[in-house]
Amino acid sequence: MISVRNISKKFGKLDVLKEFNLEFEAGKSYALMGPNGSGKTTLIKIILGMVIPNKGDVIVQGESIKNNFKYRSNIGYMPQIGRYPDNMKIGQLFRMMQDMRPEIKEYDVELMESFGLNQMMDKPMHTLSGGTRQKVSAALAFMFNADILILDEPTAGLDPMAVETLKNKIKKERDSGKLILITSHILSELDELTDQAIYIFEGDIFFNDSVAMLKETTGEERFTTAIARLMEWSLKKKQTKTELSHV
Ligand SMILES: Nc1ncnc2c1ncn2[C@@H]1O[C@H](COP(=O)(O)OP(=O)(O)OP(=O)(O)O)[C@@H](O)[C@H]1O
Repeated sequence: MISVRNISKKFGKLDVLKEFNLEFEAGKSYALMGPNGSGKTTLIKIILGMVIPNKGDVIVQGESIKNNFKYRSNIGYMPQIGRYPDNMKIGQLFRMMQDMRPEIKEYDVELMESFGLNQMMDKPMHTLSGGTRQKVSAALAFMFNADILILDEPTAGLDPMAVETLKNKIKKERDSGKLILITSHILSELDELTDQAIYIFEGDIFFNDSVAMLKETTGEERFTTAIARLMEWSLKKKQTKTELSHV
């Protein structure tokens, strides 16, 4: 459904992504993990066409994203920080987004309703709490029934009940055949949601395999401990490289 082919991205001298090759399939959920600044958001933004790579291409549903903007209508995106016009009311924002997609006649309002946003349509965006803004972003990402959902730190700032609601929605959409790509630092949450774990470290893909293989490789039964093991290994590898470079 999405092929990331030989993608490299530099910011100045910093090699953020070095020749990345990844395949994302329908009906599966992928957790994109790695330390702060490891390039998760950059990769997501490249897939969304918001950052242009130095090298490589991304193929979404059979088409290259180069000089192509139509593919975006099949991706629901929840940004890490949603930025919206301050004075716009929630209801106006939803209507504006719907007006921008006139080809879509049926909306998925399940999250909007479960989060109670339909009860606060007259609230201006600048008066909303951080968590409520996150709920608006989540409701918008799912509203257009896109085949692909890209969620950047989706549960950050949400209360436990909202987290459960969002997790159930993610599982439901994945099971109905959608492709889900999530980044999060909250590993316990990813545990239930992830089919495939991708761990990025210092510009490279350090691990990319099924959760079963992750557990087998690390010898750890719990997802969170298995990821902690990967982190340890990646840091050790770096230390060894540094030591060797001084020999
Ligand atoms: N527009 C930009 N200009 C310069 N450097 C950038 C830009 N965007 C990102 N970077 C740098 O690229 C690196 C990767 O950033 P990115 O936001 O992709 O990381 P991340 O893995 O999503 O981090 P986090 O876990 O903190 O969200 C960081 O060092 C960041 O400072």
